[in-house]
Amino acid sequence: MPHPLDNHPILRMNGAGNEILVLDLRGTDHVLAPEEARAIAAAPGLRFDQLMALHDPREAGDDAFMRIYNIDGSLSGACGNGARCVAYALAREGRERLSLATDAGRIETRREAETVFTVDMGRPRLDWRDIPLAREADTRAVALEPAAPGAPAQFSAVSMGNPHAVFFVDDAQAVPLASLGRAIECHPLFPERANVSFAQILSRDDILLRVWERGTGATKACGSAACATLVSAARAGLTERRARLRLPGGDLFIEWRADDHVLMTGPVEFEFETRLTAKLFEGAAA
Ligand SMILES: N[C@H](CCC[C@H](N)C(=O)O)C(=O)O
Repeated sequence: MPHPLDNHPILRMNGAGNEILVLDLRGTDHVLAPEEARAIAAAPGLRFDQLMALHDPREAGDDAFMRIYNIDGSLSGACGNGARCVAYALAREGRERLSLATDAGRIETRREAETVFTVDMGRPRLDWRDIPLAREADTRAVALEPAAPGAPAQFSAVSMGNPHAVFFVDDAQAVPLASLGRAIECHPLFPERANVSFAQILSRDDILLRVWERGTGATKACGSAACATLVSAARAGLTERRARLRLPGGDLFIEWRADDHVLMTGPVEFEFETRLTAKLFEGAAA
């Protein structure tokens, strides 16, 4: 039985080093199953942090509906670096501005330069129910209880359409990211797990950031985490409402505008285009 994605093109890109695949499923009615996303991730050279699947728009005015998959096949409601990669991919169709719908809301992108894009990530969700957290809390300072060995005692919680736990630390590069990140991602406080950020304030407009992503692990950059970190830092009075976020893969510039929208500006890079094969999906349970 031929697979519907046999010989289907797929783009490999990155947003500040965040490894992104863009799979354009517009004009088809195929919805990628989690096991199919995992099968693609296992294919040589196709490992990704997130896979952005584009579908026909559901509402007038939208350019596409977007589904966002982590490498473990789980879905996310937001992916800032991935949205910039989608914007770059669709700019080849002559579109300099995009409206992309996701399950968590709508994001708008615009081109700033050949390989620089800005994404309006929408408003941060700051109520504990919207993160979500398992118990009522002031999201500016949530006690990590039960404590995780070696983890700071409290964090800031923000959703950008996906859950983020932001810890402010003295030395972000000294944090044991894998052990702490894995423990906190699956902490009982997070019914839907969480992306975990360790942020070091360098000045009132400069932050060093390391991220352990839900469903993917340590990545070179995470756009929605950069947004969540800036919002958390500004709420705590540690920074202004705009700052440079320094990540291993590159810098992202985040602004939390007076109208409550969070804007992220950063680079994109096109790596290669290839085609999927039916063989790649053999063994992915139907
Ligand atoms: N790397 C993405 C975030 C992916 C979030 C995903 N790990 C989740 O489950 O929420 C970004 O640039 O925003």
